[in-house]
Amino acid sequence: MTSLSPGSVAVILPAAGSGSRFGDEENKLFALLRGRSLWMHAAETLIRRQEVGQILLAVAPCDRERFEQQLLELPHSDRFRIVEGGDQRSDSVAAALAEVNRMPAPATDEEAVDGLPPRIEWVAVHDAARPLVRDSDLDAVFAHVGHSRAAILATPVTGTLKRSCPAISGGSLFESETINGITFDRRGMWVAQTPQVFHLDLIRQAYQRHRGRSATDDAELVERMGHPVALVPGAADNLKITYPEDLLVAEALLSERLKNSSR
Ligand SMILES: Nc1ccn([C@@H]2O[C@H](COP(=O)(O)OP(=O)(O)OP(=O)(O)O)[C@@H](O)[C@H]2O)c(=O)n1
Ligand SMILES: C[C@](O)(CO)[C@H](O)COP(=O)(O)O
Repeated sequence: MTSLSPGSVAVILPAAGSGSRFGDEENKLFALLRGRSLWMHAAETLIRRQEVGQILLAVAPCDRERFEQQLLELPHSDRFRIVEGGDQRSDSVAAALAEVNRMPAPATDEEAVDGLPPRIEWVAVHDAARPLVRDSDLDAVFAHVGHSRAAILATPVTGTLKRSCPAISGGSLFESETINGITFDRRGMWVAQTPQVFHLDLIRQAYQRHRGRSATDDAELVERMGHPVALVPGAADNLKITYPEDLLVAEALLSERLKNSSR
């Protein structure tokens, strides 16, 4: 596995969603997790990585000022850039992608090449709503992408997969149909996480070809080009804060981690 050069990764944090399933008036990314906005946890983990040269936050216009204020509390705040997100997650990612390499990442002496900041070669798209991403998972996905040019974190499906279909019996609204079993072995089923990491040219090409057909993650756009995407097993606790109860789970997980790290 090859390692990525210092400062060669641009992280895109899509943070412009409406959080409708979370149900708060304000952006769910400002919900507090161990006393600070939940988006700041992954942002700090990522900006502290030597591979990461810059972070582009895609935000809604109404949240821009609040993100600008809060990012000043993070290390290397000069390496952050805020762009305006869009209606779909892919629009937010596209807006940030357009700014990669337009933002000269300040380089420390050891990162500068001929006195210039390192050029970005890789893009890691990470949901700002996933606060608990582990350095060990980042090590793994960064190591894989150097070889495959496209790699995502994912976890195996653990339950029985059902599909809802209109009720025949006239009783409930929907009835369930099991989709794993003989025809669909769930051992091959994974749930995609983030970061999803790509060579800059590859993800740019994928987004140039994107004609708006919905895609809930970035890997799907690369797959549509026929380019393989490596699945890298990730920790089950790299959860996305979608519903209010997810925040309670994240709080408990983070408390446990901090307790273990202080032992
Ligand atoms: N137009 C959008 C939609 C989503 N996101 C971001 O993509 C990540 C994953 O999306 P999700 O968890 O679905 O967030 P929301 O779209 O806000 O949630 P919901 O679907 O419940 O409205 C989040 O960090 C969210 O802010 C974004 O940047 N732009
Ligand atoms: C990108 C993603 O995290 C992969 O599982 C997920 O699709 C984003 O959340 P959404 O609810 O689909 O917008």
